[in-house]
Parts: sequence; C-alpha cells; structure tokens
Amino acid sequence: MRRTAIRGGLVITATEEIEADVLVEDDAIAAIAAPGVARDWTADAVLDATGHYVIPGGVDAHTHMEMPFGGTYAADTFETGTRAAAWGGTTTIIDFAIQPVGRTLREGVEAWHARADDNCAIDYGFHGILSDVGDGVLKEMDALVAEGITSFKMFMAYPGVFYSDDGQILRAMQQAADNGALIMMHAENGIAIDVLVRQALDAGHTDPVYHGRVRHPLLEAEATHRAIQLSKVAGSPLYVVHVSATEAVAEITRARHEGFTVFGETCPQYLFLTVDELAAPGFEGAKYVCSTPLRPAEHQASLWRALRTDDLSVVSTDHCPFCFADQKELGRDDFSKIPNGIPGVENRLDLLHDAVVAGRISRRRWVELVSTSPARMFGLHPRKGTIAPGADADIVIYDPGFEQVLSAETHHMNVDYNAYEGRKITGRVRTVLSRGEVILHDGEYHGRPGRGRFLRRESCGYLS
Ligand SMILES: NC(=O)NCCC(=O)O
Ligand SMILES: [Zn+2]
Ligand SMILES: [Zn+2]
Repeated sequence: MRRTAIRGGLVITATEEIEADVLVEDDAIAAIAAPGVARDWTADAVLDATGHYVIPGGVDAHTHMEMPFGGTYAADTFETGTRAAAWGGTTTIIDFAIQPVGRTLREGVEAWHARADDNCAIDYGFHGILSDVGDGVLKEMDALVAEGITSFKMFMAYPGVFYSDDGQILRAMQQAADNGALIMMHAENGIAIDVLVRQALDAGHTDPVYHGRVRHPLLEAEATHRAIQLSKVAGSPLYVVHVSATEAVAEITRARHEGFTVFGETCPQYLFLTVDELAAPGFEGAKYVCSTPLRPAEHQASLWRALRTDDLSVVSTDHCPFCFADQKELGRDDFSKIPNGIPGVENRLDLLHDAVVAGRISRRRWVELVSTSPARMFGLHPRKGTIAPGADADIVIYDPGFEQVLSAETHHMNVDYNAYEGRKITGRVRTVLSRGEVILHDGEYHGRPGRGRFLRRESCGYLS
C-alpha cells in the first residue's frame, strides 16, 4: 500500500475549513486529522501544503471534447482536453455523448467510449444528448441509466440539428421521472431565433455581434419557462444548462421557490465576459460566439446573486473550443455559421477563486460550485466532490496568493486563443492528485492518457 500525507494546509470543503493533514492510502482518502494528531502517520511521500488550500478536485459537468458542430470538431480531444483540465485543477469531467440523428443513443455512447476510453488523464463520465426522441430512444434511456449514464441533454435550440419539439421533451421527461434520470436543457427558443437570424442576414448583418442580438434574453427566458412547465407536467427534475440571462434566472428562482426540483448552471464566460466581446473590431468577436450568448454586463449581477442564493447551483465550463484561425473562420461572412463554443476547462477554478478574492463568493461556496454540487447533482458524491475518508483521493493543493496572467501562450488547451487573454488572476493550482496519483506538481505534469476511468454514475444524487 502506498501512503501519501498532505501536511500543513487549510482543508476546505463545501461545509468546513479546518487546518488539518490528509492521509491518502493508494487511491482513496484514509484519514483527516489535526496536525498534532497526524504527527505519527508514516508515509511514503509527504506533500507540504503550508500556506495553501487543500480542496477536492474540480468536477466539470459540462464539456464537449471532439464535439462535431457546424461542419468541424471541437479542437480538444479527450487526451488534450483532460490534460488541460488537470492543469486547471479539474479531476473529473462529464462530457456529452451525442445520439446521431436517425440513429440509436447506443451508437452515440459507443462512439464516445471509442474517443475517450484510452485517452483521458482524469476520470470521466458521460451524459447522453437526445437528438431524435422516439419509442426506441426512450427505452434506451432506461438501459443507459442502469449503466451509469444518468442524465440526458435536450435542445430547444438548433432546429434541424439537435432540436427537440415540446412533445419529444415531454416524453423524455416522463421517462426520466420513471427511471431516475436528470434532464438537462439547452433553453433557447430555436424556432424564433432562426427567424431573427434569417432577417438579420437578409438585412446584410453578417458580423459576430449579431449572434448576440438575435439570441434575445427573452427567448432564453421563454424556453426556460416552457421547460419548467413541461417538467412540472412530467413530474421530473430539470437542470437548465448555461444560464446567462437575468430573465431566465428569474424563471428558475420562481420554480424553486414554488418547491419544484429545478436547478440552474452557469459558466465563467457569462460571469466574466460580456456582449462587448462579441462586438470586438473585425472578426475578433467570433472567438466569443457561444450559445446561450454573452449578455450585456447588467446580467452578471443576477448571475452572481443567484450563485449566492443557490438559485444557480453549479459553475461548469461548457468547454467547446474552436480555433480562431481555421474553425471560427467558417462563419466569416455569416455569423450563423461560426461554430458555437468557448474554451475554458483549464481556467474555471482560477476564475472562480479570483471571485473569492474579490469578495463575490466565499471559499466554501467556491468549492461547492466547482466540485461538490456538480458531484452531488450528477450522482458522483461522496466518491467525488469532497475531502472525506473513503472518498477518491482527487485533491488539489491550491496556492491562494500566486499571481498569474491567463494567456494562450501558457495554457494547455488545444486552441489558439484564450477567452480571458491578459486577465490577472490571484491563485493557482500547485498540485493535483487524481485517485491518489500526483499528476501535476510545481508546474510539472505527470499524468498520462488512459489513466482516467469511466465513471458509472448513480441516479437521483440530486435528491439526497
Ligand atoms: N454552448 C455552445 O456554444 N456550444 C456547445 C454546445 C452547447 O452546449 O449548446
Ligand atoms: Zn447547450
Ligand atoms: Zn454545452
């Protein structure tokens, strides 16, 4: 048995902050004890965490490695994307296995296993994407839940691609109410948006900024409202992904106050970037094309407030990188052809820690938003998302005082720009353990493709 002691740090979980030492035996946490008590531990390796935080590894519940979109593929493979995640302190990702239109869900899951299984440096799970709901797919959902794929994303946007109509959504929600799955919703009224896209292009408006203008906040709010009503009718829980608009937050808040099991997720891009980025000179704005879109700055106050009140419960990245040079370029003459997505899997913990430094959220809330809540919500807690005896030893030693500047020059994501280029951040990941193995320490990466394991997730973690 291999024993590693992490000594002298401040252990922070969603519920506690204690000065304690942590003992890791093989791949799991064996004990946490006050430094005096822990003095007698024998260990093969000691990691000095003096002056540092000791937190559970990040759980990013929303990534798109190698996702096909708009005639190209997201630029990070599972190999490059999970390596970048590890550099940023994330030790678990949950990616989306897409059902090809007209094919089975199973085919999508097998394709994602083929991409991920020998390539991930950290542990990983899958959600399913339902792009063609019918009788067969509903049955397949049951089988996948039994195999640990316990959540399914649906799209009210992108007609002709991933779009589901209200009847398909209701049927999938009814199935989820029966089988314990969680429906995740991309809530934008895609039919109305497509009308506005056509009108903008007909008027000669082809620049990236029009991506933001046609995806009106009220069309996010309307779809969010509709998804909530459908979930109430079906009696299923609902998780709304990448919430960006004040009006959509209000819909989630109201449903929660009425006692419905509705959750919301937002992403760093909506907290730290605005629609002004989309309006950058020339074609630069294409770097910031994602859906839901970046919003005017006033929406950020609602998002931060909802993160504090738990009306938004999770911060994921929606990491979906497309290179500026040759992929975003596909939409140079037509904003609707710009592949949608922003890179960020490496930057989430640091950006949110910077919000701790700025006094926006507490340290414990930071840990909860980036690790504990997503682990709970998606059936991984307490194996992931906490520091407790018996949990997987996915641990980050975090230097809260280190000053860094985010840049494509230094990041590890396989994409030629960083959405936060030049931003000064206080805090940096110093050491990362994944199931007890040190995969990053003092700027040296020791991970390897294929060491990450597929996670069969429990259902209904969000109800406990
Ligand atoms: N969000 C985005 O722009 N791209 C990824 C696909 C999605 O999550 O809708
Ligand atoms: Zn989406
Ligand atoms: Zn996404």
